[in-house]
Amino acid sequence: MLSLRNLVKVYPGPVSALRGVDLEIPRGMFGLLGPNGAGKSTLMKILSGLLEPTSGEVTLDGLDIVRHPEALRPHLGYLPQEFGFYPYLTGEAMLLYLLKLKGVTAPRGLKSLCAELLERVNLTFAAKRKVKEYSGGMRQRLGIAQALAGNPQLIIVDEPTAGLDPEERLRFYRLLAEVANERTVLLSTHIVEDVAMLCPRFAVIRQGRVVAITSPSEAKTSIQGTIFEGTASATELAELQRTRRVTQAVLFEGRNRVRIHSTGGDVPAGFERVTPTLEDAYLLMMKDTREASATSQQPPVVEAAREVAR
Ligand SMILES: Nc1ncnc2c1ncn2[C@@H]1O[C@H](COP(=O)(O)OP(=O)(O)OP(=O)(O)O)[C@@H](O)[C@H]1O
Repeated sequence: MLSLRNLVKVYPGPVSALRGVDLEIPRGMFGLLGPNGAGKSTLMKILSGLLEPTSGEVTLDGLDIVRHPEALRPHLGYLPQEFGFYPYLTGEAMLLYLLKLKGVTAPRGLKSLCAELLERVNLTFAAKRKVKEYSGGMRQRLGIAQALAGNPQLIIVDEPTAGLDPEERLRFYRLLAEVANERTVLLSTHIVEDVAMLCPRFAVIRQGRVVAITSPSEAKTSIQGTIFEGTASATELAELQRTRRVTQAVLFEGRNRVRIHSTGGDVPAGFERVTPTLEDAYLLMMKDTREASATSQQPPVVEAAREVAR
């Protein structure tokens, strides 16, 4: 179990990136979902021992990570947002180099471990190819291979699917799901689909605060019967955005398909009740906490947004 207690990070400026984060993260896959700038990378860096928090406590199975970051190393695999690969090395040479850097030991030798890891992430066929020839998905799989070295109990992945095409993304999801069978995997993302596909539970983070802790099905059930969809012209859409709680507006076959949230059942003509998606639930959580912080001197609190998830 990874436990975070009242975690605060203030950068010089001052910028409050984390404003008191409390989380209990069990084994398996756990998502951390939030918009850009919410504080996800800051949290990931603290959890991986790369950044010191201003205050607060982090423990992994009782081990104090903040006080003893060196004790965490053998238990941690980290795939950062920007991974510095050397493009002219082969995948195999790059991985070998990373394993040496990490100080990984292997009873049958590092070369043999390298081969096992490449096999595990389905890259054996590309072991001798230069990394510059790898696709985005192949690079991410190589990143997971180095994170898996040493069989860590905690793997942290920061925005891993950004820039992957749909097929690569699906393949990467499968790999992450497999990896999470045996350990804790913390997945930070701003992509709702990542969470919908992978995470039995997730936390929503906004402006350095956890605003909800829920599961995809709980979040969708909480708004069952309250989402309506219809078509609108550009003027009608502008009016809806002013007067209604619009969760999504997308162009479909050249027309605006608009989804709105309504609890009273009073909806514009032509709008029909639809099954809620996780995207609807997430966008409502974001709206609610924004509205709460706009009307209050106090920052939005966890309980306020949890109402949405109920
Ligand atoms: N080194 C730094 N110095 C000052 N402010 C910083 C620093 N790093 C991040 N911030 C600020 O802290 C806040 C949280 O940033 P962080 O990168 O953790 O968010 P994020 O959710 O990971 O977003 P993104 O996906 O865009 O990286 C932002 O306002 C950001 O501008």
